Amino acid sequence: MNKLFVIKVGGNIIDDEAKLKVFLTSVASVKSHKIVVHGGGKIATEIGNKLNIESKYINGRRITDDDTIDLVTMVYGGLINKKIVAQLQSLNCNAIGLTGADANIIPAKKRAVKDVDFGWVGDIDNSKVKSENLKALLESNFTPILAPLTHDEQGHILNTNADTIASSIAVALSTYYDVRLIYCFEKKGVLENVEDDNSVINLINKEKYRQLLEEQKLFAGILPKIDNAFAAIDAGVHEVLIGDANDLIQNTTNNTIGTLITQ
Ligand SMILES: Nc1ncnc2c1ncn2[C@@H]1O[C@H](COP(=O)(O)OP(=O)(O)O)[C@@H](O)[C@H]1O
Ligand SMILES: CC(=O)N[C@@H](CCC(=O)OP(=O)(O)O)C(=O)O
Repeated sequence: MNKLFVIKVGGNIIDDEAKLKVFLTSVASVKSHKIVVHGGGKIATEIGNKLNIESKYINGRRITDDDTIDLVTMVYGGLINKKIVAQLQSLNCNAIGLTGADANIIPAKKRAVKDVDFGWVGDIDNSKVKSENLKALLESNFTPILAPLTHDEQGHILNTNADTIASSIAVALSTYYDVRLIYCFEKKGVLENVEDDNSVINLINKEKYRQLLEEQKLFAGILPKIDNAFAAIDAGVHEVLIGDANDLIQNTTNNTIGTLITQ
């Protein structure tokens, strides 16, 4: 099986011009097949503030009302996606920018209202992901750049967390490729002490995860990231790494740095 890197990058890197440049230069230098999934929640919040669209999150998911879905469609599917594509093109990487609606890559279901109405938020059934369409692009030597948007097959765009999209894509493409999923962010990995970059935990299995939760060493965005990492591993993805966007090149070799997630 050929190697495929599914690389997720979040808002803290995208929002920093210098860090984004370093990251995209690394992406362009990866010789194997690769897909980039980007977030950008932080930027949507900043632009929303300027437009008087308030951002509300519950359990790490944005409440996405009518104005908000228009906002995130513009920011994720337009501004961020196309900036990344243009920069990769300047680095001789043949990037093609997509949402989950393009080529029907990620059909999703609008989240049912239980205690909370999340609005236009989409949940993915991994078996419905059109991995064969992504494979066709990869085999034509395109590098797909995916925005965190899906669709409901009834004409509506849905907002879906970028870590979840990366996990679902990695699972779906594991049928065809030996997949390494890499979550890139601004820290050296999952840390024993979030203030200390020298406290990287090299390996997290479910036992260690339970222990870290008990010790209350994990909070905020790292929690759904680790949950998505385990979901990928449990569904057959070969390797999942959480590491620094600056260390991407090294993390596409066997000599990885950061945190490896195992069963
Ligand atoms: N133990 C930990 N190790 C690393 N990061 C942690 C830890 N606990 C909490 N975090 C927080 O999780 C954040 C990463 O999640 P998030 O901001 O959602 O990233 P992204 O936007 O890149 O997906 C870090 O910036 C950090 O503040
Ligand atoms: C439903 C939901 O919460 N979607 C996310 C999608 C963006 C994202 O995941 O961005 P980061 O990776 O930068 O956090 C949001 O709108 O914030």
